[in-house]
Amino acid sequence: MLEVKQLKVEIGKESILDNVAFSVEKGSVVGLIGHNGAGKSTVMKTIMGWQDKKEGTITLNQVDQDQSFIAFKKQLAYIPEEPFLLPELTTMQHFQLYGQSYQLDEKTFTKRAQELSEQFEIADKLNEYPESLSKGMRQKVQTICALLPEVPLLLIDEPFMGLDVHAAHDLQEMLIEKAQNGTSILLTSHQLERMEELADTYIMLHHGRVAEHGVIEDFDSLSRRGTE
Ligand SMILES: Nc1ncnc2c1ncn2[C@@H]1O[C@H](COP(=O)(O)OP(=O)(O)OP(=O)(O)O)[C@@H](O)[C@H]1O
Repeated sequence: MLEVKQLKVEIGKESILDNVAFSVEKGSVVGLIGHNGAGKSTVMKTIMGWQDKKEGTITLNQVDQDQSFIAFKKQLAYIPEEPFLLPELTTMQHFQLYGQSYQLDEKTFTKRAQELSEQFEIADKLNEYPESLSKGMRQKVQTICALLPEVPLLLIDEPFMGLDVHAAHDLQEMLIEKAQNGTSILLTSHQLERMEELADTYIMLHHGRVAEHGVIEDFDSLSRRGTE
């Protein structure tokens, strides 16, 4: 599904990612693990096309990021670590923006926007602007935007940060259900217990390189090293 090969990223003269390679199969959840600054968000941003790569290829269902960027991009959605909302748009207007950019038909859009707003308990905030929302609520708006289009691949950076226990639990259940229905998920989290519950396999980055990878069951002894 997602194939990342020989990925190299430099920012200025600094090497940020070097020879990173991995794949994500259909319906699987892959945990991207590593200490602060290991390069996890950079992997996500590079897949999104927000960060240029120096070398390497990224393909999604055989669509190459460099050759057909729009077709590539339509297949994925990203939940960044920090909510990235526009101050001049209300919650509903953010949903509409995403619905339009993924070309959702109106009926599907209305149904999904309503369902997700209720699931995330922000149905009473649809006409609010980001500045009047709490951080957790902004995170929920961002999360809903990414969940609206039902794309084959979700990239999720620290999905549980800022969410209360109840919302984090609901999101975890939702992601498990999505994966069971065939959505592939690449996620980062420093909450290693959640990662162990959610992921099928892990990739551990260390100073911008893949240090280890394997099935999540083999992850135990890595937990300490991963967060050091
Ligand atoms: N815009 C930038 N300019 C310069 N250096 C950057 C930039 N963005 C990231 N870096 C550097 O790239 C490296 C990887 O950062 P990245 O955000 O990918 O790490 P991370 O694994 O997601 O960390 P965290 O767990 O803290 O979120 C770090 O050394 C960081 O300082």
